[in-house]
Amino acid sequence: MAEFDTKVKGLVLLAKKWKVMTIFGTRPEAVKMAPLVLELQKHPETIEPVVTVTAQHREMLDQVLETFQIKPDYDLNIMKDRQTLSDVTVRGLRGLDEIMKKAQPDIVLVHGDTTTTFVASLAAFYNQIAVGHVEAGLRTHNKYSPYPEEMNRQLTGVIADIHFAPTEQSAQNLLKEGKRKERIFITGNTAIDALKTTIRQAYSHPVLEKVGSDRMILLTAHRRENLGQPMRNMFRAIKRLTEEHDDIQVVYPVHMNPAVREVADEVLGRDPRIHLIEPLEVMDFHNFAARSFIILTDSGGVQEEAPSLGKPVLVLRDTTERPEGIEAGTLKLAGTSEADIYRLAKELLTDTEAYERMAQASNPYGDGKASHRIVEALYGYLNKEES
Ligand SMILES: CC(=O)N[C@H]1[C@@H](OP(=O)(O)OP(=O)(O)OC[C@H]2O[C@@H](n3ccc(=O)[nH]c3=O)[C@H](O)[C@@H]2O)O[C@H](CO)[C@@H](O)[C@@H]1O
Repeated sequence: MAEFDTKVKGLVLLAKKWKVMTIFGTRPEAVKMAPLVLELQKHPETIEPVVTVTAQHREMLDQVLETFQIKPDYDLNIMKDRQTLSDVTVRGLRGLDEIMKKAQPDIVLVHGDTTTTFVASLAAFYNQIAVGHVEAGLRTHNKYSPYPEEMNRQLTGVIADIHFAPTEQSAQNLLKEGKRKERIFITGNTAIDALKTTIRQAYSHPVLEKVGSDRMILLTAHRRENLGQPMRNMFRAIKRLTEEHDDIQVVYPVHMNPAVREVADEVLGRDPRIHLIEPLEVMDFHNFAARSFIILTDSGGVQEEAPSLGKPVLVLRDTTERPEGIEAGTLKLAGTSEADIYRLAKELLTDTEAYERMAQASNPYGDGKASHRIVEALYGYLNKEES
């Protein structure tokens, strides 16, 4: 009798098609979820992928959707000018709750640490839907840095049923918090999956033509906790370096946040060797990064991408949740003081050995097959839950 039951259940399992809803809202989540959405679409007989975007960022999200040709099934379009975190939380939670009631997915997949990540997990919990967390287990253990991301990732970790950790260290962080070992999978970072599809051998862009044979410093800076004086310090250091070296040019795709734009214009505007440009489409950004000399950034994703391109990165923050890159020697924490950023960048511009050490360090963020591993682990989890 028992055997018969199992067989019947087995038949049901074969026929089951899992509704898997990915939810994201910002550019960095989209870049790293796009390869996973494309991977989920490869299994139409067993997976029904549903894509929901909150559009916490509008233009920058749409750029990524277009690059990867992803059409969302649901679009909350919650972005408003000068939105607060509470605005995003309230609008996101209400909208996602309605979508989940209507679509009734078997599992929701969220990414990283944005406010969308947290509210999507909470909405799923309220609807008793399982949550899978992609890029799980990153921690600074400082709840205000990065703000609000560290809190978002910790809260999401509490709600999630299955954790896709990009590295061994992130998996260890989850174990230390008491998450069950059999629910943690080390997959590598999907950022590398995305890079594999965007880098072109032959590539040109009008801004790169202006840079010509000069060495390019690629800059990105936008973190909330860096707004104001820290950002002014970073920009002053960069301005000083450009004044002292006539063979470098700076390319800065300026984030859409008006508070970032004001300081960038004030300190870096009006210098012909500093190019303040609109945010680049992800394909362009990756190809700029591949052609840069060094990268200065407070971004999380860029810290993961640069090592596989062999580019030294100075991290414009006091902490990072990506210690693997520091240990591998490809990233250095430069902080946000003008003197430190100037000193470390100057070293890379003038000391070939120091430069080569960083450029040749190994990439700890994976082999570009993270999405495939996530889908495999997902099948294992869903089938086990069903049986
Ligand atoms: C410090 C931190 O906590 N950062 C988090 C933040 O994103 P993060 O700090 O990575 O956010 P960014 O806005 O810097 O986005 C980075 C991504 O945008 C791309 N890019 C950058 C500039 C540009 O002009 N065009 C462009 O396409 C980069 O290639 C990269 O893939 O949310 C992500 C998603 O939850 C998390 O993975 C990160 O951990």
